[in-house]
Amino acid sequence: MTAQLIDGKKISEQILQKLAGRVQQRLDNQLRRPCLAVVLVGEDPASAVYVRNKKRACETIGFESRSYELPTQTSESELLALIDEMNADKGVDGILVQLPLPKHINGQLVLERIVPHKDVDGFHPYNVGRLAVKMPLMRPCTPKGVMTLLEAYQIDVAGKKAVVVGASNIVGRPQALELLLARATVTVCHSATQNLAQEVAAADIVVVGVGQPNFVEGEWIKPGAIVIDVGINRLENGQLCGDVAFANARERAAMITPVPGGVGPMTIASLMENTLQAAELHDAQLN
Ligand SMILES: Nc1nc2c(c(=O)[nH]1)N[C@@H](CN(C=O)c1ccc(C(=O)N[C@@H](CCC(=O)O)C(=O)O)cc1)CN2
Repeated sequence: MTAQLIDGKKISEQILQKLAGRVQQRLDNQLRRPCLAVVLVGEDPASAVYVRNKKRACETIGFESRSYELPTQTSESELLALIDEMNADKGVDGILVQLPLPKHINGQLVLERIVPHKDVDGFHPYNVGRLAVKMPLMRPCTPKGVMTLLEAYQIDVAGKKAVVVGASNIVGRPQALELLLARATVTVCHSATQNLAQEVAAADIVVVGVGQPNFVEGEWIKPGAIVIDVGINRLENGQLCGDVAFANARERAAMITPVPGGVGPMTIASLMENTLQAAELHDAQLN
């Protein structure tokens, strides 16, 4: 069996097109363009690419985008003061601080400083907690993008055995909550998991986000499983690859996401959806 590819690039473009239409409707109804403020601290080249792609997505669909590119030596208190300013700014709907932050800044403190209704990354404990109690508000972008992809390909999650490999705050933990909300039976694997291969082999749906090339071997995949690869690793030859040994996994899975062109573009599409949602919440507060 050779798995069907799940085309995140195509689905993300469809989402952006729909969002552009909704922005035009807002303008026709004399409402503001949604505004996303993005903060980048330091000079990590990959982060610079992601921030650029976020700005480009804003431009494509007609959002206002503001960007703050701060030097590596920016202090924690300077960054917190900028967030306070943006929290209070009625023209800003969504605030995003690109991760990772330089080591001298406490990332958790920074993320918790963003007011939850402007937290378009969905990383504030309030938003993670809402997802945990089945009342999602701002949903973390990558796991939300994965759920949108599963829905777009009519993959029924309810009652399926889903295995999430990786327990990070950005991907694994919220992904497990999303799958649980969709009524999958969820297992989360992490660095202390014993017999990872056996856990993965039992999965109808496997979502992998650990940041290590070829971490999940193709032979572990159950024949006919759905494989979602969230990893984005840049190899020495400059090529991108995921966390799953793609060629071998593709021979066993029913459907699989490629890297690039799978989950990555969905992260940005979800961010744009969250920003529009934040603008709508904001309209309701202003009126
Ligand atoms: N504040 C945040 N920081 C980070 C997040 C996040 O969601 N919020 N996630 C990642 C990086 N990320 C978004 O910021 C991200 C990563 C990859 C892509 C993407 O579209 N990837 C493309 C390939 C792009 C390339 O050429 O490098 C793909 O997979 O096709 C989008 C967003 C960590 N930080």
